[in-house]
Amino acid sequence: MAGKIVILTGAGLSAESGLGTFRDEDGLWARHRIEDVATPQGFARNPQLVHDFYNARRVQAADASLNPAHLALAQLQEHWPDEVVIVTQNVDGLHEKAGAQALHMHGELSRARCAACDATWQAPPQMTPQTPCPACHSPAARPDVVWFGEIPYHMDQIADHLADCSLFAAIGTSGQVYPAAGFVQEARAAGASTIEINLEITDVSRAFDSRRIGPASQAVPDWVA
Ligand SMILES: CC(C)NC(=O)[C@H](Cc1c[nH]c2ccccc12)NC(=O)[C@H](CCCC/N=C(/NCCC(=O)O)S[C@H]1O[C@H](COP(=O)(O)OP(=O)(O)OC[C@H]2O[C@@H](n3cnc4c(N)ncnc43)[C@H](O)[C@@H]2O)[C@@H](O)[C@H]1O)NC(=O)OCc1ccccc1
Repeated sequence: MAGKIVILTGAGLSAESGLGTFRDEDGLWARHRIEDVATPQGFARNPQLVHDFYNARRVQAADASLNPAHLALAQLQEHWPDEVVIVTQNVDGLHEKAGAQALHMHGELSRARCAACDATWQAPPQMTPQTPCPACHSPAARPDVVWFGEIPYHMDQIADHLADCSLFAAIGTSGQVYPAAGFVQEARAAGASTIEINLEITDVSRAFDSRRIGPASQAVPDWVA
């Protein structure tokens, strides 16, 4: 197979696993202000509020079950291990639970990071503003997720994969958060063909050559087959 397949996933991939998306009417952002729970400024203002937000999501994600879309992508990657690259905006561990490897550009709920010394470690289920860093022992633990205004992870690796991809797919993402929403343009610039898989048309649909409209649990296995 010539060239890489780069697959970008978003909250819609895990929606049928019971994990709320961000922008649906009862989504995460309907119940929480981004400024309060997903920015460094919000964390500085009220770390307990932010820990409560991520502690709840960490428990939910740990209890969430895989859906056929996670399994289909894991099988595709198992078949073409050197070609299939999964880049996820999701902080849940469902790709790994399905046996796949994914580049977590926005971090992982299962990891913690020290706001003082940048050490990272496996997050305990519940974190508080007193949770100590195992490296510098300062009470500066935060969820190891990328907040708004922070630089996403693995950007160089992702740019290399996009520059060398022949097929780019975006699954279950609304295309409203950058730089992820701009990856389709980078892939097109590299000559890749592009497909969007989503329940509905999104803000970036016109950037894609083709699309499959439907729930990921059906549309992804059909696309992979
Ligand atoms: C709001 C937006 C306008 N703001 C931004 O994009 C900002 C600012 C910005 C930067 N560049 C810009 C350019 C223009 C405008 C603004 C900006 N970006 C940043 O701050 C980023 C950091 C952004 C990361 C923030 N952290 C998250 N998450 C971690 C925490 C957490 O999870 O709590 S973002 C978070 O929200 C986003 C949610 O989007 P989706 O996953 O798409 O979910 P959503 O609910 O929106 O949509 C769900 C979709 O699924 C579909 N769906 C639902 N059910 C199903 C189903 N069953 N099947 C199929 N599809 C389904 C729905 O139809 C829908 O389309 C994800 O990225 C998710 O990770 N940092 C940065 O730019 O640094 C500099 C830089 C950049 C490049 C290189 C160097 C430096």
